[in-house]
Amino acid sequence: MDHIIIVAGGKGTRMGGDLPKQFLPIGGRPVLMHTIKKFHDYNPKLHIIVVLPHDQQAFWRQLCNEQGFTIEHDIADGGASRFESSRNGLALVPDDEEGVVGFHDGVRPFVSAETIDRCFEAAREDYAALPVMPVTDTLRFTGGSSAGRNVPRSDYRIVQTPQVFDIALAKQAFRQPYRDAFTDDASVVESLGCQVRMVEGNRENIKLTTPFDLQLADFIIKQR
Ligand SMILES: Nc1ccn([C@@H]2O[C@H](COP(=O)(O)OP(=O)(O)OP(=O)(O)O)[C@@H](O)[C@H]2O)c(=O)n1
Ligand SMILES: C[C@](O)(CO)[C@H](O)COP(=O)(O)O
Repeated sequence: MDHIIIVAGGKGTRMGGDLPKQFLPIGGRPVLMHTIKKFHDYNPKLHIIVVLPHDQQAFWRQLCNEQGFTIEHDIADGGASRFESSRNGLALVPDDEEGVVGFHDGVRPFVSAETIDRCFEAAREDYAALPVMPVTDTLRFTGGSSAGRNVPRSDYRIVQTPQVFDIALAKQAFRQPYRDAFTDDASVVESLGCQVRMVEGNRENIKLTTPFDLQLADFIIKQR
């Protein structure tokens, strides 16, 4: 069986506001519902695990009732770091199961079916995969200096989610203790010495991080 862990356990500090960003409405529905639907539409048999802070779970269930949102999913508790949230979600995947497990930011509602498919298929072939996009601006390394210098942008990629792994590999990786360098799930797997295959992401697959991203999200929704 395949699984997707949708992490929405963060604080949303950069977004600000009283309502956690995963619940903010775009096109009349909370962000998180759009994200869950993307994976369900891709594969209705996918086991969906949503990670939310414990004290937001009752509110989420209430939102689902109010909106008539019936896509089945399990819920795990959010943790103090993204690593911990991912690990809590992974605990709901049986240890001895074969298949792949993906990790996706709850606040990336515009992931395309093609990106999801590329990631899941590449992970099935090569154990680990993540979606990337080329850098479109000139890139400057500052390293603390006020002048800095340009670096070749073709050497870099922007990393998105879902990041998908063989289940046994993900289980082994998340048994490691937390390190600050674990900014995404691929970095956890790579620290075992494994390579993660890069596949093409999609431009609209933005992470809703700041209020400006929310304006972009409204724009994207209205184009559909
Ligand atoms: N302890 C955490 C931290 C982050 N996330 C999730 O990881 C994704 C990407 O993180 P980000 O957008 O940075 O969210 P926040 O950490 O909530 O934002 P901020 O850094 O502005 O507080 C989000 O879906 C977020 O909910 C999580 O599940 N648990
Ligand atoms: C996982 C991620 O979205 C890949 O780009 C990113 O690393 C999350 O970073 P954040 O600082 O937690 O937003």
